[in-house]
Amino acid sequence: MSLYKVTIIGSGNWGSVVAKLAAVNTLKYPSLFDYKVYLYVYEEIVEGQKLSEIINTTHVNVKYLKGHILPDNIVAIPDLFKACVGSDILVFVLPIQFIPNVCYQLRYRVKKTAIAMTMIKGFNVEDGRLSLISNTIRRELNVPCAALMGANIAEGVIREEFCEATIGCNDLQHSEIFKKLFETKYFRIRCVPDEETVEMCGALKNVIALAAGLVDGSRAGSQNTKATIIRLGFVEMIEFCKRYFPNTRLETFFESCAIADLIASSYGGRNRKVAEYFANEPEKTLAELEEEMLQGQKLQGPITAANIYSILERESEVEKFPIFRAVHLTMIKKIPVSEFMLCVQNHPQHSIL
Ligand SMILES: NC(=O)c1ccc[n+]([C@@H]2O[C@H](COP(=O)([O-])OP(=O)(O)OC[C@H]3O[C@@H](n4cnc5c(N)ncnc54)[C@H](O)[C@@H]3O)[C@@H](O)[C@H]2O)c1
Ligand SMILES: O=P(O)(O)OC[C@H](O)CO
Repeated sequence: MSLYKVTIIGSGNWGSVVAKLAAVNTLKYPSLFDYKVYLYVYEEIVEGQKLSEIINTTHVNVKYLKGHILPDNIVAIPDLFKACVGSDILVFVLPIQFIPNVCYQLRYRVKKTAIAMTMIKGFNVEDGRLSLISNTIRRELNVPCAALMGANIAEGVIREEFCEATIGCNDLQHSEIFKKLFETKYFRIRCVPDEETVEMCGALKNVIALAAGLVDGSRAGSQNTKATIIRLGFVEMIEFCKRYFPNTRLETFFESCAIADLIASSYGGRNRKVAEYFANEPEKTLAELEEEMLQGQKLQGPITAANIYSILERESEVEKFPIFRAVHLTMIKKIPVSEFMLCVQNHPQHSIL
């Protein structure tokens, strides 16, 4: 049997960590994987040098993951097609903003037998309807696509702190391959046959993390308030999944991709952090704060909040999801941060006896 060739598409904060996980395991399973892990790097000049060359010579992603040495079997490639040609496993770890263009470039150009995975936390709206990133990948590349999501803040995983992740994959054989590719003793994986819910949870929790940041920044309440927002947000995540994916399995919400990621992100993620500052800096736009605070890394929560709002508005369902609604309207400055809490105090949950 020929060895699986692996390409990681995206070399940002998480993409770099994921490349490390894969590079450790391709060495661990030499009869299964080609030991080299190919990393597509969107080329940038950093202090006069090409980022791909810096990664290949120093093994440090100086722009997106400073201070951590990556395994030297990672090969950075700035040409998307060259990075993916002949690959058997394609792992998409780019900010959602760039996925349409990347998929378009790869159209009809990947191995027919390849399998894909998305680690992107977001979804798109196409013709007014919700469209999963995995669907875009399946449609454009004509390959199956699973999802890996979890309470996985990149800084903790690169330091090898213990955590879990969830693979949503309806094909048992593919699940086994993906688990071997990413699992380590500090990064434990559970596989569930509920691809859509796993992917949706990764997207939706970012909106609740923004809400948590708004509570922190506006000092609208204590830990009690924040815990309440997280709980109500969790309920909205479940209701939203049930509405748009009727086959969603309730047990998936107890996996790392849902409850654990919601907690991790509401305390430690970038969406929370930027929303906290946003609440305190009324004269600055979200884009300015994102650039200043993240220096090239991208927020996924505001795009998802806007997408959720447009879907719900089209179906006159906005009022049933007060946190999703209030986050979007606050982040686009349609309502002042001071009104955020008022919007969520009248939650449908409280009209149930
Ligand atoms: N960072 C985390 O802790 C973390 C953890 C789990 C999942 N995720 C998810 O993984 C996905 C990727 O996040 P990340 O943290 O790796 O990225 P990031 O936020 O660090 O974003 C930077 C990435 O965008 C790329 N980029 C910039 N301009 C580009 C362009 N014009 N075309 C193509 N690429 C371009 C950069 O090369 C880099 O790979 C997101 O959906 C995120 O939610 C992130
Ligand atoms: O830093 P955030 O808010 O993009 O969240 C990062 C990850 O999704 C946490 O699992």
